Amino acid sequence: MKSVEQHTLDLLGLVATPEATELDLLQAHGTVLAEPVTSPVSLPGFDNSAMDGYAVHAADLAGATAEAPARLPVVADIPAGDPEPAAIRPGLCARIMTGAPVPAGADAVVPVEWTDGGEVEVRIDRPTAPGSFVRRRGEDVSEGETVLRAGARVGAGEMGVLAAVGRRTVPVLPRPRVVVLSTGEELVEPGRPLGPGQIYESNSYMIAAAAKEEGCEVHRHGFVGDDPAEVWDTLEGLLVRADVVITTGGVSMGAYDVVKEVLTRQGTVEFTQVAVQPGKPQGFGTIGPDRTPIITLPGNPVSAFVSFQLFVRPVLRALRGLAPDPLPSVRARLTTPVSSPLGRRSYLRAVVAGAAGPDAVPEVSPAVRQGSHQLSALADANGLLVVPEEVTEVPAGALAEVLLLPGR
Ligand SMILES: Nc1nc2c(c(=O)[nH]1)N[C@H]1C(S)=C(S)[C@@H](COP(=O)(O)OP(=O)(O)OC[C@H]3O[C@@H](n4cnc5c(N)ncnc54)[C@H](O)[C@@H]3O)O[C@H]1N2
Ligand code: MOO
Ligand SMILES: [Mg+2]
Repeated sequence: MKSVEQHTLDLLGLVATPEATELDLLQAHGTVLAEPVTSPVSLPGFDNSAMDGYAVHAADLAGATAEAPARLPVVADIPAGDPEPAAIRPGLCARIMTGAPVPAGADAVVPVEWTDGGEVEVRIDRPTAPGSFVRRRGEDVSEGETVLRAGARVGAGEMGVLAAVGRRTVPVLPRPRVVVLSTGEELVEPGRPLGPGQIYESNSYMIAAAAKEEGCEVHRHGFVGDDPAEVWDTLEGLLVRADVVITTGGVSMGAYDVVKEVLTRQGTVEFTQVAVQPGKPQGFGTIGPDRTPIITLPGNPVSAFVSFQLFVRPVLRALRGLAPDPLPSVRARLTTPVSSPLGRRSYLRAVVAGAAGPDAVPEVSPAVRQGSHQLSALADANGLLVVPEEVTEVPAGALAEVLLLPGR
């Protein structure tokens, strides 16, 4: 059987260098920058007030005290957005609001709390220093400065920076378009009545959600039955929508394992067994005239979920222009013993609970129901407990590696 590492590397071999495109600022959220972004403006763009108060000449306040306050005539009122406030001569001052341009002549701002709030004449009860409460032009970003590097993920903070430097469109690597298709004659759409031998289709919903959580644009096609012609026609019809196709089901040894049957005939998809539990039967390759990458996950729901996290997630990250890193992991202490088949690396759904204190080790509790058909524990799990290939029993109290599931 193939190792988890080798299979991950083989899948990454499917990824071509993503092509950059220019997207509107709002649509760029969650994508990765294709080029560095430089600022065409300085931030702040002009010297402006950090406080609601009075723009003054600092020298006019020398020696001011509560008993002998400085008294200055207020000659102007400067709100934020004032295009060109008149210059302030020595001995005078202007009322000024936060973000308003500091007028020529003035060299400091005094917060209103240090004054009597006068509108015709103001009393100021303490001295100040030049530059006080003035936000200088360019002190955050200077014109021409690089504000975001190529490869940066556009999150909320980056959105703020892009808008603040006036970008309307951004050069990014677009979200990969992922098509999800499940197979199985027994499947029924949730919400419909179930017949004998039938089950609700859950894989396509689960995998579509997981791909969305990885920043992809997902087309969930739903499912098709176990008819080879129907499977092939459906796949062909979906290719125009896909940078990558993910199927679930029909890849094991069964007589009706239709994905394997159909794609083996095409000769461009390889089916293999990976030394992992769950998720042993796997397939990957390309289909169609544009050699669209396809990853065929096993049908057991937990197998599909775990294979997505181990094998598909790095591919989607690479397609987005991110490093194809595996899930982050922690070392945690097992609360109950676990067992695992020899020769396969097990990934057990588990709950990791935070450690108290700086030296405390987190605890990990594996779910009781670990069958690859037993979905229920997916609902609470925030981690996948790893049991190495050569280990069959791990006692309670032992330290183990736990992969942290995204978004939990
Ligand atoms: N003789 C052998 N049988 C099996 C082997 C094996 O090595 N030898 N491997 C087992 C393992 S491990 C797995 S994993 C599964 C993989 O099965 P397939 O990929 O062929 O998937 P199906 O046969 O279509 O379905 C398996 C199972 O999952 C349910 N299923 C499928 N699709 C969905 C869906 N969209 N939503 C919900 N549930 C789904 C399906 O009803 C079956 O119960 O093969 C083992 N067998
Ligand atoms: O490898 Mo299968 O994924 O156990 O159920
Ligand atoms: Mg099967």
